[in-house]
Amino acid sequence: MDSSRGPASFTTQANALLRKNLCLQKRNLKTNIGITFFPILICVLLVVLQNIINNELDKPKYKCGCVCVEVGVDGRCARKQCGIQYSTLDQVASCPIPSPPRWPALIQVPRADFRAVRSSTQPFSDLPDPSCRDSWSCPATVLVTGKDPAIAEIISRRLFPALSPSLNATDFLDVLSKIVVGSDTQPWYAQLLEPAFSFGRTLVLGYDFLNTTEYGLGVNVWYNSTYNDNTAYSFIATLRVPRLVNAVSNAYLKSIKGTWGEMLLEYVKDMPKVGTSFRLDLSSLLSALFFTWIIELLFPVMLTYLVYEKQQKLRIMMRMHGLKDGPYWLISYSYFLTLSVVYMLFFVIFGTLIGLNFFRVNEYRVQFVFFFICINLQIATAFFAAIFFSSVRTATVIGYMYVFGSGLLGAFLFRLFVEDTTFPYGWILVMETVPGFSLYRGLYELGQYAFSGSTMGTSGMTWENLKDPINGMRDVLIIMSVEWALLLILAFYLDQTFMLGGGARKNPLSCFRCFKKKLTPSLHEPSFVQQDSKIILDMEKPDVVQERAVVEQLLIDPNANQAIICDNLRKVYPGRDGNPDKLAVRGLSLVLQKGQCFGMLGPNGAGKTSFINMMIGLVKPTSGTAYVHGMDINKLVMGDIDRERTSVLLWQIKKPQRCCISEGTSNLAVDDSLKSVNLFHGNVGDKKVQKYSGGMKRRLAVAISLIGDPKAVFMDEPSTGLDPASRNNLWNVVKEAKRDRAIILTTHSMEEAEVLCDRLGIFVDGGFQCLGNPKELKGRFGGTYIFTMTTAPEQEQEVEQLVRQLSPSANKIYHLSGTQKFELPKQEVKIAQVFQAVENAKSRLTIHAWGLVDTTLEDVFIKVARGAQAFNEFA
Ligand SMILES: Nc1ncnc2c1ncn2[C@@H]1O[C@H](COP(=O)(O)OP(=O)(O)OP(=O)(O)O)[C@@H](O)[C@H]1O
Repeated sequence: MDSSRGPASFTTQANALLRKNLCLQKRNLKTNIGITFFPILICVLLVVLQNIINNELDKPKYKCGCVCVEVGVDGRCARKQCGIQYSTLDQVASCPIPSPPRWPALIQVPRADFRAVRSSTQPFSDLPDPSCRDSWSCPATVLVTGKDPAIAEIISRRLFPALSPSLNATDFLDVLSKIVVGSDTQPWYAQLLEPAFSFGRTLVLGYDFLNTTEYGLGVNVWYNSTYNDNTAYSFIATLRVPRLVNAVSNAYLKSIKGTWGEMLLEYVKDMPKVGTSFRLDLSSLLSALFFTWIIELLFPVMLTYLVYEKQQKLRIMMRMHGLKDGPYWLISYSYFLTLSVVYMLFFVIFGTLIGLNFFRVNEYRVQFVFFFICINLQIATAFFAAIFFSSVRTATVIGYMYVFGSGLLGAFLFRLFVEDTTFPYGWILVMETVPGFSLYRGLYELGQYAFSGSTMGTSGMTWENLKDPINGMRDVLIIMSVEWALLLILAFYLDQTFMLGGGARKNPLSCFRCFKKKLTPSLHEPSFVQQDSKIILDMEKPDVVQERAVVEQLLIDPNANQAIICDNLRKVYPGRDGNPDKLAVRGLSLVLQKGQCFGMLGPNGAGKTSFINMMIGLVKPTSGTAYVHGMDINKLVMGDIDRERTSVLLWQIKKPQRCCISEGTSNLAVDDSLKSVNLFHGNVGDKKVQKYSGGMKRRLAVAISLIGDPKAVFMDEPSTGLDPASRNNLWNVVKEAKRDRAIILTTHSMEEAEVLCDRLGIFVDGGFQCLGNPKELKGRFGGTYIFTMTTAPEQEQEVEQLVRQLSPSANKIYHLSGTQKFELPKQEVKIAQVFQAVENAKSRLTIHAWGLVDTTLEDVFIKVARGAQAFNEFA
């Protein structure tokens, strides 16, 4: 990212970002272990429970009872007889009924107000208008089947004499009689149908099959299954009544379009298999809830990851180092996608291998499409949600609550509404717009098909099944795909607006800014905003007034030598919880040339960090602006940094970030930078930053800040907490670095300011009190010598007299048990006179120690800061 080489290529950016992602991933070891083991745990749990249930069901106490009727020569039972008569109550359910009564023929011609009409769920054009319900004139389709078509025909004619000529008798197979419905049978139908009983089984399906009560169907199927020796089937019927109703009615609805017989036949022909292969398949029944949790587990992980970048200001830092939005999005998205795909593949393969029917029975194509859309939607949702969080802790808690909550709530709502065929379908679709619920619904559908498939020995959900009107999967896929696209666009837009990486906000309408006149003043048009307050503030600070005049002149007539120009920068933090607004920086104007280091000295809370944060784009100025090599910092915070060649770098000195630099990937720029801060040799650069000392971390931060040859560097308290040796080392690096760039540093160390800074500003309560080079300031504000003398306490008076003789306007600034300190105005004393006077006094006084020093910068700082604070308090 050296400026001479131009902006880094996409591959370089991708490479760097990928490394950063892997680095963060590696650091979250606990999360990685959690997301790997949770699916394994759930799948294994399902398998274990399944085996326990199977073993239980296979025990003799639940199998049809038997007795031995013939004992072999070896003493074992050679022949046994089984049946209800040999069974306990628990065993009865699994015995065939010896001579089951014939299935009574039932007929259902529903009342007109229940008959099917055109609706959103039955959009067929050949259905009547709903108004027929009021007039009881809805047409009914009655299907009569029997072993002997002739009988069915006779019955039909007797039933509907008026329609006889148009009746079409068809030879329906008797297997259809295994489905019989009836809840609204009228006695006279039964009488009419009586003759059919003696000729075989008869099935009559009412036109409005869909509206039959669920329970009625369940009961009928139960009897029917008993008749067919499939006792276990009853379990399905009661458990899965809505599905059964839907499946049959679906087939029936299709029949209206012409192929009903085949469809129904297709459905019922599998029925006999049910009893033999039935097992309570837990993976299918519980999949929706458990698998929702498993799949959504990546959501909080991604959300936390994105919010962490925001909280730690990593995103804004990456931007400042030249990372563009395009590569960031593309690479972050691809990274999450890869992570999710690997996770899902692992989950599906593991589930298949350990024998979960959910995965084995449903077609893999359907699973792939569904899971692929799910994970994409999840990633888009994470990007979108990240905009609204600024704390990792909150994001993590809410993320996990969403995962477990949406699974449980989904389970509750879907049991309540989706399985209720009378619940308006539109509302179900509305519910499914919540990503967690659509995921639940999709899994629920796959689970239901897997259940049918595993119990009937057929395939689960196939591609073809997506066309079934009762199959919610198609709607889920459509809703999820649309949401995915919308959320992604919205998240990208909001990311631009609210700066996902932290920092200042952009006007939401800024996308239209190309249509508007540019509002920010150009470098050539000085800002006259807030001139009034500026004049008042600057009245008593000649340095500041002068600096402002220079700034204004430079804005009109820019000069290539000026690296940084701050034009009346102001920051007001809005008051919270009833507190007033905080004016942190009040109209700061400053000019800094290339090759200069400017030091900002100020007491705690003076506003130094706020100033630096504005300069690097972490915080938006309330008013005013600054130009760093001609680039407006207001553009910087508006996200245009990537369009301009960035020349600003953040030195996040207080909390250095860990980074990964391996030997193989160190490029020239990295090597050079590491060498410059003495971290290259001895493979120090390959070590984990965690293992660096404080001084090494700070030097590393300098190295990072210098990569890309920035023209301006901002340092916030660079040497805080360093031992003298490390500090000297660091100062050398900074001295070297300031040669061809401008540096602004804040510090509490006067020594550091004197060593490194060409100019200083003492900053108190948001404004400069004075500006100048260290010597100048000492000369101006410290025109005194400090005279210190330690004698016996009873001689203090005499010492004071001595000092007054030397300098009548001397000012005692300190005294404690014999030690006294005086300020002697330079114009009143000569150093030789002081030495002479002390020499003479030695004969009468017991002088333990004495000294005469010039004013230090610290004295100047204390004087100016105290003066300004006192003035502000008074004001
Ligand atoms: N985000 C914020 N919201 C509200 N007030 C803030 C915010 N950040 C800083 N302040 C207030 O603004 C003032 C200036 O703070 P700032 O951190 O810029 O001072 P500083 O000179 O860097 O202090 P120090 O030397 O202690 O780091 C302080 O009174 C501080 O409480």
